[in-house]
Amino acid sequence: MKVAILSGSVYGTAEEVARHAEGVLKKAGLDAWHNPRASLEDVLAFGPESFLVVTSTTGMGELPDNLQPLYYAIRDRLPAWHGQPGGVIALGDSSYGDTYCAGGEQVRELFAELGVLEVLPMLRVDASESVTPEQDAEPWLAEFVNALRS
Ligand SMILES: Cc1cc2nc3c(=O)[nH]c(=O)nc-3n(C[C@H](O)[C@H](O)[C@H](O)COP(=O)(O)O)c2cc1C
Repeated sequence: MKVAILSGSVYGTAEEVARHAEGVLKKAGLDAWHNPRASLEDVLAFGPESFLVVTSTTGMGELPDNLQPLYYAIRDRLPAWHGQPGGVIALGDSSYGDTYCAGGEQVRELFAELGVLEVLPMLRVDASESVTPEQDAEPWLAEFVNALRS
């Protein structure tokens, strides 16, 4: 199964988690592909059968600048990904209150518009609690792998 991993990051933490996830998925035998600077054309050329989006939140609940162009390109073009499985890992900080992991929520809304099916509830990684986000994502990633295989 081809899994496109898309990431949005300001300081690099979400990108590290995405890179780690690529390794975990590949080890599990999935054809995972992560390009932190992917354009929509790059993603379409890969021919994804499923999606993992790893994104932090910045500003007052916004997506990082390096994910926004791809996000809006997908929203404008609405590629035919209906029915394909997906999952979201959201990095945030619960001290931001109402906008906690709002970037991840925006990705969930996009999945809903596209008809991409969330196979697991979104994972929230709280910077107030987690000092090892890559490792903390591993149990969720193991479930994600199982969900993609079933
Ligand atoms: C200027 C700034 C604004 C932020 N705004 C939010 C926010 O609105 N909601 C949230 O959950 N986290 C917010 N965060 C926390 C980051 O999302 C969190 O620290 C994350 O782990 C950073 O990941 P990154 O290194 O991939 O950017 C903010 C952090 C900074 C520095």
